[in-house]
Amino acid sequence: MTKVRLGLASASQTLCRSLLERMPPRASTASQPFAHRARSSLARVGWRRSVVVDEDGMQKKPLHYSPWKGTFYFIYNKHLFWFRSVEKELGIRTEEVVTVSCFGSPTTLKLFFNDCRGAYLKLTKNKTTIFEHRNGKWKRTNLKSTRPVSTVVMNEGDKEGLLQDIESFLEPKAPTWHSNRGIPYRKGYLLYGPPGTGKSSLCLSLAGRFDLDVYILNISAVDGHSLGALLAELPSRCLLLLEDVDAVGVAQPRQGEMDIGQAKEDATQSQARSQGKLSLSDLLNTLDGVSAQEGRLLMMTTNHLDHLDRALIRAGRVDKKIELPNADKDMMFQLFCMIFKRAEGDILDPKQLAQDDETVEGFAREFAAEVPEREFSPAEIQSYLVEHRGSARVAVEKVQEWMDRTRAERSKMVRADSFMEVSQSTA
Ligand SMILES: Nc1ncnc2c1ncn2[C@@H]1O[C@H](COP(=O)(O)OP(=O)(O)OP(=O)(O)O)[C@@H](O)[C@H]1O
Repeated sequence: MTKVRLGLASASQTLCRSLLERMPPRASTASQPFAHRARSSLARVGWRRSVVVDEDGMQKKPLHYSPWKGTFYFIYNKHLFWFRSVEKELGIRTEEVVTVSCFGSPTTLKLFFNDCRGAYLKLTKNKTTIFEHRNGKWKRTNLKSTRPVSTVVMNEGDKEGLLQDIESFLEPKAPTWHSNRGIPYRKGYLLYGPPGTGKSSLCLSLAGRFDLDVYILNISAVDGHSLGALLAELPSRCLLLLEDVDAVGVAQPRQGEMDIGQAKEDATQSQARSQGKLSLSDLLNTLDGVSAQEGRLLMMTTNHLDHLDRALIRAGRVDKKIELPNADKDMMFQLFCMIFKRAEGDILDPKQLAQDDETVEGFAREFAAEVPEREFSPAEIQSYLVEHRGSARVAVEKVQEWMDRTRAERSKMVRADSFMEVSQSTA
């Protein structure tokens, strides 16, 4: 009899991990015929943002059923298999332990899992899998359609350089090349710029392009100990995303404040630790430490490059720093064309006027001429253009009105922020 246990960390789990690296057991076993005969089922609401259109044309969260608690028998390739699910108490929480067993050689079981893996890969084709951490464990939280890198508008030279760099990092000979030279096989990038300039979008689209799963680390929800455990759990090929990395510890001393800064820094580090927050030194030690996986691609993002400690972004930890700024004329032109040019497979909105590419480009030039460079983020521009996607002409005609409105909203928010600051300092 051969059996493989899934769920809790164990030797057998390690054994089948390579088979299952991309395949959570439930997703694959749920598609087996026995899953439909199970008397007891675990019903779960689908991916957080997934929707399905039902008979009434309503979009609702889909329900998924998979066998739950008990033993279920099924035949696969003329062999008898059984799937056993038990609930194990782990202090205040419980965890499911799943065992799949069969009579026959390990090859039978391997064939079964390969089949499941194939089904899972089909399910995730052209999708990017996102993991986030909950209670110190990585959980798959989302499956997003892969976003083409071409839809992220940025400096073309930077984009091309990044793509080539990652491609050569991930090529099969790269691990040996690095180890022969004693160089850690890791890559780190820092993307910086104002909000809404495409930092997260770029990370996700790169993950899709290179077929990497994304692990999002929420810095404010971990301490040094849990960070170490989480990094040790990363697979050997993945993209680790640290968003808003300036949130680590407390504000870091800037350059020029460095002499008085050391004492201050020590204080802030121990303050961060005592508050159970991740301190900068914990982050640095863990990123460089033995538990840090070889082969991982680290992407850090920040809106405040000047708030980051130099140690965090020194060469070796961060190989490239890429700025994603507010839109210049060329970016505006590209964003405009992206919204108004017909794309393959587009279903034309009845309200949308069909326009040839040349006409759209003419409007795009007019639009870019109207909007000052570096004042508005690509996110702001995109959202305005989407609002007017029915007519490129109207989008150009109303742009001044939109800029005035956006500026007025901004100054209102600045006034509200300073009022809050004054109230807090007088409280
Ligand atoms: N350079 C860009 N090219 C194309 N779309 C963009 C770009 N920048 C922003 N967007 C659009 O704006 C939205 C927000 O972008 P995103 O979350 O990537 O920005 P961000 O820089 O990560 O923001 P933040 O710093 O606030 O986290 C997304 O819907 C994205 O499609």
